[in-house]
Amino acid sequence: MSEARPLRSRAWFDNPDNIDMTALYLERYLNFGLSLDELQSGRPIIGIAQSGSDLSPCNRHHLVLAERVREGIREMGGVVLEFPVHPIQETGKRPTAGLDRNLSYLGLVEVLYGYPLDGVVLTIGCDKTTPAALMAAATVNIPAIALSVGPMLNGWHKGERTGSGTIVWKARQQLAAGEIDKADFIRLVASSAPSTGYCNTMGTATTMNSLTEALGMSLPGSAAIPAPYRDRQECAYHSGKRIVEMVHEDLKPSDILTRDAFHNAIRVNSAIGGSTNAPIHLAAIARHAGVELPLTDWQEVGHDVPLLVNLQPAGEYLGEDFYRAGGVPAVVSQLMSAGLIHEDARTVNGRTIGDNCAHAVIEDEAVIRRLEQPLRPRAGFIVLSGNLFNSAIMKTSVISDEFRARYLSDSNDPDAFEGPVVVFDGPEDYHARIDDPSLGITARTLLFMRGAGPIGYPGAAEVVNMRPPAHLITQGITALPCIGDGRQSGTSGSPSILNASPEAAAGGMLALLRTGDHVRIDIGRGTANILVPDDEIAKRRDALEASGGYRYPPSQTPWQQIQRERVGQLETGAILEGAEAFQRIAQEQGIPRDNH
Ligand SMILES: CC[C@@](C)(O)[C@@H](O)C(=O)O
Repeated sequence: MSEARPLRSRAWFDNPDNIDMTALYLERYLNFGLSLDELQSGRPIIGIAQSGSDLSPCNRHHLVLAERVREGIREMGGVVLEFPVHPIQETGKRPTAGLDRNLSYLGLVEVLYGYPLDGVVLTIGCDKTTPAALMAAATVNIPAIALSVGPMLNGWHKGERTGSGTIVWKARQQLAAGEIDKADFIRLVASSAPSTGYCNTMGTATTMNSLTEALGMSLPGSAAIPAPYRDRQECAYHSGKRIVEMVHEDLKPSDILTRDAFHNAIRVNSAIGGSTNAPIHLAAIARHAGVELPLTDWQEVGHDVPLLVNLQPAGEYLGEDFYRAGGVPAVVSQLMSAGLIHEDARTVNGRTIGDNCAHAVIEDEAVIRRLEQPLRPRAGFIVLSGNLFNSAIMKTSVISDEFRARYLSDSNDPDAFEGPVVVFDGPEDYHARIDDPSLGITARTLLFMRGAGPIGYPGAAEVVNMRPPAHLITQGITALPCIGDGRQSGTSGSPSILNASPEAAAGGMLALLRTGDHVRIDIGRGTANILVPDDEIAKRRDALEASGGYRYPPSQTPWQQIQRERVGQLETGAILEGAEAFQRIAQEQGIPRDNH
């Protein structure tokens, strides 16, 4: 292995042209026991971007895994500098963890660029920790390998698998219908979290960790390993070893994050029944990597891909089953056999995804189906547009037979449905009124959630999946069409139409919708329209503008305010607009100026 270019860390620790500063940079890194020999011998300095903490239970196991990462780095001659990244715990952060992805991104960019790091191990896991890390690695463009923390073990309750998140939405219905009491509710939900790790369902975390592997940014076969398994420790060790080699090879995110790699990830997302948050995060990563990835690619490239993975919420099983059945490589190899994978895309191990997955086999066909026997023949997202919004997505793999029979069975137009709407302004409004009989909600009602987008909430909350009122649940109606400008948990089986852009708070048409209006959704044509005459809409818009526009709660923290001023819409990744102008910083900007 030859060194492709001088290590950037030498500009800090071994710069004969600027001994004044070299001394200052060295002395403080010696103070905890590192030696001159280590810092000046041309060894790569490798960061471990530590996302685990007590505030981040999903990623907390990285505190343990980091020991094995260190051993791998050391063994290959690297020097380790571990540092904390801003915590993002999806189920802990209020008002929403969606607010923190861009903050974590900004922080990590500053660290990766401003400190003496030649490469980095990105410790990923909970939903937004993954895109935040990949966005930053793409922006700075130093060698980077992602290490997933892995999902929790399977949850069980009375002999049945209880999956993270998915069981919460089900149990909320049971509680509302009076089938369980509050203590049962908590017991049932807690049963889904039996160990360290992130959601054991195909929620956003397993999705994003799987897509990271599909993008080529983590070792093949690594995404699905449950957090407590010994294999996870081994993977940590191999990731540590490999990042040192990557630095010597100068293998950077820009060599891996190509348009082909993103298209591979989109197809894998369809096959695994991945989260509706994936288009947002992939768009964000792509924009920071300088790759064109319009939302329409999700339908064009991903819709006709079959559902192969039988994991909740689209299926039955959980994370341990996915790993035992072969994980991402088994899925990729199936897709390869239909020509659905760009096999030449490079990955962090230096080989192509085609080479990595060519011989992967399915170990359990109940969990990962063969291409010839999919759970559904077409499982990707559809992208809708119309006078209600420029774009919104719908995850077709969670449209149940019951939902299809009720809404998509009109013999004249089997892909369309229309009905009166009930509009909620934020989740508080929904929780307060969903069971209010005066709303007159029936099985034909469409539920709308607005004020939940990147500006309105701020950060975009996971609140579009709304349960029907209790009186409908007791009649067996467990899902009404839900539409909104917010997000929804990847663990939700609700066939919602979500991520609507522009949101009400950004002047979107949703702000003009009123309870009682009729809306028509045509899934076949990909349209969503409010059936209200144009002159009435114009009147409403004038009135809204005269009243100062759509109202949402004021910012409570400086970051909420800053993010609101800069953030884009979900359709284009909800990144800080303008930040994407800074690309490949390590190459384009060189080494930052000295600090003294
Ligand atoms: C329960 C909430 C999560 C963590 O499941 C959700 O954020 C997701 O998967 O999208």
